[in-house]
Amino acid sequence: MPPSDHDHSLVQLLAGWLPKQRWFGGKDGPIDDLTIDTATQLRTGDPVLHHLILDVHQNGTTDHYQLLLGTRQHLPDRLRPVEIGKPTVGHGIDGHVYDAVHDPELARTLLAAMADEATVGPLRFRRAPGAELRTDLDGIPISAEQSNTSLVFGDAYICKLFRRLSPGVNPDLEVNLALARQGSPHVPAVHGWVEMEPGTGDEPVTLALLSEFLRSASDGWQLALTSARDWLAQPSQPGLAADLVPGDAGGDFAAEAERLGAATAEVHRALAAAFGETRTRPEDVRDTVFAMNDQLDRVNAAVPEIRPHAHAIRGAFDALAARAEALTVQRVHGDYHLGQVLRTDSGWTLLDFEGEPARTPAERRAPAHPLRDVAGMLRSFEYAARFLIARDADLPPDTAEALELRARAWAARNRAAFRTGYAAAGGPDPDANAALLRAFEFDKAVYEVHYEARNRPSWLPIPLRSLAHLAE
Ligand SMILES: Nc1ncnc2c1ncn2[C@@H]1O[C@H](COP(=O)(O)OP(=O)(O)O)[C@@H](O)[C@H]1O
Ligand SMILES: O=P(O)(O)O[C@H]1O[C@H](CO)[C@@H](O[C@H]2O[C@H](CO)[C@@H](O)[C@H](O)[C@H]2O)[C@H](O)[C@H]1O
Repeated sequence: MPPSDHDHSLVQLLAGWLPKQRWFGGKDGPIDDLTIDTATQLRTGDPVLHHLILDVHQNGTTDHYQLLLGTRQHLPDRLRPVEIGKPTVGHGIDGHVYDAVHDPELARTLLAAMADEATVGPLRFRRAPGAELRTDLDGIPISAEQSNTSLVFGDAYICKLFRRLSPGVNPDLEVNLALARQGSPHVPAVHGWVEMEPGTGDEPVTLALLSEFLRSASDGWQLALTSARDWLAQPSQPGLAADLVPGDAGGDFAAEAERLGAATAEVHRALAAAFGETRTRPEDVRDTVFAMNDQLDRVNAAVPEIRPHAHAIRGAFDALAARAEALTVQRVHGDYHLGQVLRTDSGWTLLDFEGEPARTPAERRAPAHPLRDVAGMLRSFEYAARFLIARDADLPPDTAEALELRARAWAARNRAAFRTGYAAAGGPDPDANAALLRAFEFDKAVYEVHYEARNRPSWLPIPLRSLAHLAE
């Protein structure tokens, strides 16, 4: 429904704007219809801050998205790049409408409302027990590759606005609070949250989470990329059996990878203590494998590039099915990768316990084997190793082949270090559960192929290349 020259209703403008947003999850197909579910004014005057929940109808399903819109009668130049339009029919919202997360003056409203524990219309702003909130800080959106939108306030807080809303308490809030209660040192402190008043008998829907901002932390993905870049740039050493001697390359990441493995096992233990663990029946493995094959079928139909690898992938799933055994399952991270971990002065911190954005809320909460997370992180080492080379289609074949060998060596070294750290800290030994781990890795790679084809097509060669390697 793109807006025409004559029709500038707010709904039409939003329908044109939404699919261009990084966090919009419905890029697979057109928007069939869009309606405003709730509209709440969080700040009056000029500028005005509006909170909207949109019902987006696509392909027979309805998703709910949260927006913060600003309106001003005169738009300053600095906000022009984030203008959505000037609706002629605005459903009570008029003036220049823009994406309010880019307006620090409006973002402050959120902090003030959490400090006051305000209730505005159906929105409840909550302060974590014992938290003292500063309200004098401007909020600036971060420019991360994200499924949501996060605003950093000064260097004190980070507020994540969940974009596609799921019923009930968001697992990120739920798990962060639970791990804090366990005394885990591997999660940032929760300072507050925003929720939507529930209907009778329902749980409140979490809209935003305010956490401690870890100002001196480095992103695991960036750290790993720096190391991989150094490794790939090393001059080759003719005459040596191995192209590179481990540790000779600058910026070796293996010690960090090992510490990350240990932190992961510690968080898994804390999750098991907080949410419990259960033993599955041996035949339940078949359901897991069924779900893996089902995802593969769907991705196979949607992304033809995966088809050459389908046979090897099914082989790994069959090998798991053949070993029907009871598994101990528990709450896990669910979408674990290097972009979800931060290295602080005191160690690794884990973020974003929401699970994979495309899964249903029930799937995200479902207990799983902890090696699922291990597989996720192992895949991430594959990504970091190939990020600098896989997207460059112009590399001469010789160079591409030589770099692929280097990438493999970097990934192998860091994957091994991570597994060692994980097992040494008491996690189920990845090497003793090779069939399970391999099936989980393939399953994650299938998910990634679909994720990249939908969201970042230029990244698609990364999971495809590593699939080719995994399948060998
Ligand atoms: N507490 C924090 N301190 C510092 N940076 C953070 C914090 N939480 C998140 N970030 C940064 O924001 C990015 C996105 O956060 P994340 O929770 O993964 O959002 P999303 O669910 O949208 O992917 C992270 O990769 C990290 O760089
Ligand atoms: O962090 P999110 O919860 O939004 O997770 C989604 O996006 C991730 C990318 O931002 C995606 O992760 C994939 O790309 C990473 C590099 O950007 C890589 O390290 C991961 O291994 C790879 O899976 C994630 O799969 C997706 O759910």
